[in-house]
Amino acid sequence: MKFVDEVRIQVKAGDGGNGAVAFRREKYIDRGGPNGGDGGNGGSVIFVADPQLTTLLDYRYQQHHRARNGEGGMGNDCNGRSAEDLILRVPVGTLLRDEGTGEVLADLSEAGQQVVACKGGRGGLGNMNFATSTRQTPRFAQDGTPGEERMLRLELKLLADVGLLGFPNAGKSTLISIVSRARPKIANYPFTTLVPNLGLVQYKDGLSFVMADIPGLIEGASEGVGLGHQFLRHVERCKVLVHLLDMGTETEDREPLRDFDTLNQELHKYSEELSQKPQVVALNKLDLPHAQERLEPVTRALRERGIAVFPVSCATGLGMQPLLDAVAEVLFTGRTDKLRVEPPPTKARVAKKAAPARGTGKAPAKKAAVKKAPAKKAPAEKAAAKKVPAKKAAAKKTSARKAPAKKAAVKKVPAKKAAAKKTSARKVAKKAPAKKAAAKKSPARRRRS
Ligand SMILES: Nc1nc2c(ncn2[C@@H]2O[C@H](COP(=O)(O)OP(=O)(O)OP(=O)(O)O)[C@@H](O)[C@H]2O)c(=O)[nH]1
Ligand SMILES: [Mg+2]
Repeated sequence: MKFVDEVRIQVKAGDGGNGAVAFRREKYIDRGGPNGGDGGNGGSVIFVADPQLTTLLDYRYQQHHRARNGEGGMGNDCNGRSAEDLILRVPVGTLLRDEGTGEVLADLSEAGQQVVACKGGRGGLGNMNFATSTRQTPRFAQDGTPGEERMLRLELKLLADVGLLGFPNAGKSTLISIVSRARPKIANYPFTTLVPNLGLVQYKDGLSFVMADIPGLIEGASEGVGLGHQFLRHVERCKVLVHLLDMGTETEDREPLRDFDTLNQELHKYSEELSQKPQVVALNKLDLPHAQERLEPVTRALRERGIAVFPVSCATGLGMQPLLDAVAEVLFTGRTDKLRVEPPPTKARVAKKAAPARGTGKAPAKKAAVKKAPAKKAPAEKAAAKKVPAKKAAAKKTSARKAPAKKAAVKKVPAKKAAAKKTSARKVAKKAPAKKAAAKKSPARRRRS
């Protein structure tokens, strides 16, 4: 079946029926009074997520959907019938957007989830509702309200746990075909895959997850080169991405490391959030001799960035278990330890480590300063806590010149307190240390001299 993941449709809810103007006319009944019934409500347009559907293809062909109008009211106190709601079934994972404003109306990500996209109009009241003691023959009734109308854009974002990313021909379809029962087309030419494929991977202990294979990305995909990056939408909801690098490529312009950077740049251009998702980097086609030659330098280069790599061969099944283990760990536990490695010690880092051992360099001096600072601070704080007397002990540790000044300040604190009689003892104790000492330095000195 053709895969369609984006459509524009117009939906209109039914209008409410009008209320009726009618009067009772019967033999021997004089002035029977008003008996016009109410109009029925119009049908609403409701979208329902249906797990049986996988594509929006039906909406490609039928783009206008209208719910029925409510029936008008009738004489003889008869109300009009309300119209049934129009139920539109869409695949699970469909996003409803208002075409005009771009606002997301709903994200139908669970089977059976419903949303009223357009509400039906309300039926009008018949003239019998308007009869009063002073107005016994109301010759009017209320009209029904019109139903809402909208232009909608439906976007299908497949629901998968793991997304496969890579350049064309990297072996994404081959990978999904060996870890799941999905059977996508595999061929030795770029853009074999034109629509996303899903595969259910049966992991250990009854655990399973859904993997999505999307068409390959190339440089400039964000500007629409190749198939563009429109299919990235299908891996947006994934929790983990498997980034497949083609180690066996023999074309001039392709190189695994450059591919890795290019694709990450494209991801970044598409969505910041997507580029932040955990990536399991798999180096594919390691059954080929020239791919094995590249393994060492590529692994080293990525290790320097702290990225762990998983050497695999999708053709022979080599390295599949460690790859799936890493994917499952991120997926089920949220831990990403397996995706990172400790970068090897570089020259700069070695130099940094060695610096303190030399003893005469700048580093020890800095250390001493760092150590000194808390030593200075601690007694001062203590002094503050113990109020005045402890301050002397702190003052002893500082220079000989500073000591008397601080003492003077300490002495002055209670004096000032007595004069002002406003500040509490606690406030003074807190404020007394360094700041006040500095402020009151000069008068203290003056007095001494
Ligand atoms: N030698 C070798 N060939 C591989 C391996 N994996 C995939 N291939 C081959 O690489 C070619 C491309 O594989 P696909 O799985 O179609 O690649 P893809 O990434 O899905 O490509 P697109 O759908 O075009 O994006 C096929 O001819 C595969 O047989 C591998 O591990 N070793
Ligand atoms: Mg493919």
